[in-house]
Amino acid sequence: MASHIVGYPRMGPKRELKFALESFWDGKHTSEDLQKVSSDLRSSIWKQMANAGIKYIPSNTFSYYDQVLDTTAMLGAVPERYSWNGGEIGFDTYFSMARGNASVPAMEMTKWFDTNYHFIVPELSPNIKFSYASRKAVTEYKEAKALGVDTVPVLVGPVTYLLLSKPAKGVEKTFPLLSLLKHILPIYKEVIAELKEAGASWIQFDEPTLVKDLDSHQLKAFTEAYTELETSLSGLNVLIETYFADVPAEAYKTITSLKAISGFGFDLVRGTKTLDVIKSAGFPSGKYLFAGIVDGRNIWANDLASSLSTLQALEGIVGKDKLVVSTSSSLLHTAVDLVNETKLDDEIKSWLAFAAQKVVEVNALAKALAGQKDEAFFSANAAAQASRKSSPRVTNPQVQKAAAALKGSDHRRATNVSARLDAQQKKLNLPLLPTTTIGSFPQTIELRRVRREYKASKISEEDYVKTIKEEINKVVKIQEEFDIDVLVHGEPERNDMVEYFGEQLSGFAFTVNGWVQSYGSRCVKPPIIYGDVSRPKAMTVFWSSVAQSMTSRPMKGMLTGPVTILNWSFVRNDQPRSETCYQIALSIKQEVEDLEAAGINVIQIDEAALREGLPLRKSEEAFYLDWAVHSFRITNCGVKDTTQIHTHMCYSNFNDIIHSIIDMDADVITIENSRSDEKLLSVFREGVKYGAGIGPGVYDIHSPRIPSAEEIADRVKKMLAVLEINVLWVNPDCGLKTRKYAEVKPALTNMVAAAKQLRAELANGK
Ligand SMILES: Nc1nc2c(c(=O)[nH]1)N[C@@H](CNc1ccc(C(=O)N[C@@H](CCC(=O)N[C@@H](CCC(=O)N[C@@H](CCC(=O)O)C(=O)O)C(=O)O)C(=O)O)cc1)CN2
Ligand code: MET
Ligand SMILES: [Zn+2]
Repeated sequence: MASHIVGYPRMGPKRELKFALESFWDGKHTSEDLQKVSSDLRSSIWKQMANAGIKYIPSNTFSYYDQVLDTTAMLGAVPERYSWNGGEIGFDTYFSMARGNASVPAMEMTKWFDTNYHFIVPELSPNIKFSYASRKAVTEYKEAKALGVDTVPVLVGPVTYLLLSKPAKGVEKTFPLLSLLKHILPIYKEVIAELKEAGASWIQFDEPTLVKDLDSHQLKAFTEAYTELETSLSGLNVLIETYFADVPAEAYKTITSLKAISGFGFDLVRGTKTLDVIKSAGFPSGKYLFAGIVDGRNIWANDLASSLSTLQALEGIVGKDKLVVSTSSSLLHTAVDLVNETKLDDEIKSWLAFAAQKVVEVNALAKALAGQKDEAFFSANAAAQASRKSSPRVTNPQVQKAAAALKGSDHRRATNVSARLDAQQKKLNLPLLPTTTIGSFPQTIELRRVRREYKASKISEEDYVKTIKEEINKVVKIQEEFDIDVLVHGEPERNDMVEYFGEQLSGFAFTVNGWVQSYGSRCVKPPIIYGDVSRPKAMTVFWSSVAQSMTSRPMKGMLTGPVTILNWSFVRNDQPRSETCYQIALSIKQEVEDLEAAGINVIQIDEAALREGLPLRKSEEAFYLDWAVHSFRITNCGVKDTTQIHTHMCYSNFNDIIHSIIDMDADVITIENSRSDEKLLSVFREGVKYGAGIGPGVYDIHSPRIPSAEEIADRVKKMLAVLEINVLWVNPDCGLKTRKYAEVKPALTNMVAAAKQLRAELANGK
């Protein structure tokens, strides 16, 4: 019985790639240094999988930045502004596309399906000339082969690539991207020919868009693509890999009737209907089923006994020699190696499996199917499963009861938003076009050092508090200098907006090295929610009160909302996500009420990840939005009319869920807008009425570029064309933690200048 891994994390067990990339970008290390770190990582991953007994080991799942950008490089689809002059694409062009350079901004980045991973969005135009411009897939295949490991090279499939692209600037938004299929397939053919030549016997095409709701035109593109590639692919075994949800019946029919394809990979974890589809539609005889039974998106040890029985049932359908045990998705989205977790207790550790452990699980399942069950491994696993089910640490009856009580009923503030805004304005007395920022101020090396030393007990609590107070004071004073209306404390005490809260809530566990790539070299360390969530004590009241005491202006209390804490954590899989979300909502509610009691009149509850958690299929959206929006409302339904509730969201692809956003019933929403060509405003242009306060971001904080006051004023004028003057706020797109003070100071100065200029113009009746 065979085993397969869809893909593997690239950063390394201790984020070796992150540090190598950042040193290279800073000019501290050469490109050879970067390549050396990278090839060492690749080789250790391949050897680890080979030693574990994995049969189908992936290659080309490594990336210096992102696999979609790698595909753009492979196809030579470099936008003109990067002045690439043909030839093999090197680091210069590659990283300029990813990160921008002194003269040209970066390409757009967006979320990879419903994960916290971001990819670089291809920009395509009708007259683009594709060319084979990066041999990375072939080079990596050969590199592994030279190490004695015969791998399955992985490519982003041609249809998924096009469906994730966008028309280049200046090209009609309606330009049919799939019309480029016939132009990219010749490049794929070149790659396939070289891989065959190098000795590959399998090739994997990742086509995760197959799990979305595709129309017949889009589905036809799969038939066209793989029929066109058929001749090139002959002699090769071809795997179409899907993940993150089940493949709808139509799409299943389309791909399983493709002649060129020998195997299909399906997600059996998130794809809850996959089994039914296979059972009812049948499986093409003689083809391989790659059964994604080990979760690529989470850190829980697999329930091996239960998986084994599922696999045995599948064996009955597809045949013994045609079933391959696999992961549900690439392991890119989980942590790397449990071995490096020194601080987790043994009980919790026994419940977990990171990427390295999942490789072992996949192999153990494959061997068990082949009649070579490792009894000791299976019984240790069964014991761990049982301990997790029965552990008193997991259950808190009081929390369960409180959360259960929420479900049936609705939670809303008693007064409507316009009356609340009036009451708040009497108290806050803000000017028209009030200015604010999103929360974080630059995270300096010094700040990170202080937090780290405090955590390691190298500095006293007293010294730590003193340093953070000084930092808050600095941030308060500069905001007063800029003349910002509603201040923030700058979040200097926080490592991350989710991890910080997780660390203070019960039911959460922490890793020391459980990093997951978010974009480029940036990683997050998602907390692990293993039990019922509760709040032992106030989490932010001390720092918010300190900050408020330093100014007479309103200071925003700053919280992360329940949906975002849920979506950016590793979540327990033994109860519905909605239940866990309600529990978190109750804790945040307590915090909101404590902040209010401490005299904080404006409280921001970030829901940055609400959109990202939207299910991939339309039919599941309404249910998610219902509990997600309800959870948010639970946090603040109990505050006074005069307490102003803000929320913030990044990535403005909201037009489809605008009614849910309105239903969150926040007093003010600040929302990303400038980076995505102001798509957001179009929804208001189309007549959606928004009566609450709204601050569409006036400049892109992901870029070091400093916007001028005129440019910002122009942006605000565009907003005024579609939004009422009395609801509009002026703020950046997102928090400033990744920026430097040298950028933040002039940018915010210009932002306030723009707001003042517009107020003056309005006062003069312009
Ligand atoms: N969870 C989450 N998801 C998000 C975002 C976000 O803010 N949070 N923002 C959006 C964009 N994504 C982002 C993801 C990561 C970072 C980021 O800056 N990450 C940092 C790490 C953040 C962090 O937790 N830092 C800690 C820990 C720092 C650290 O590296 N400590 C080392 C110790 C190093 C040493 O001992 O010298 C360690 O713990 O191993 C801190 O600042 O305190 C990084 O990769 O560099 C930014 C944006 C979408 N998704
Ligand atoms: N309050 C947070 C910050 O300003 C919100 C960030 S959303 C990714 O950093
Ligand atoms: Zn944000």
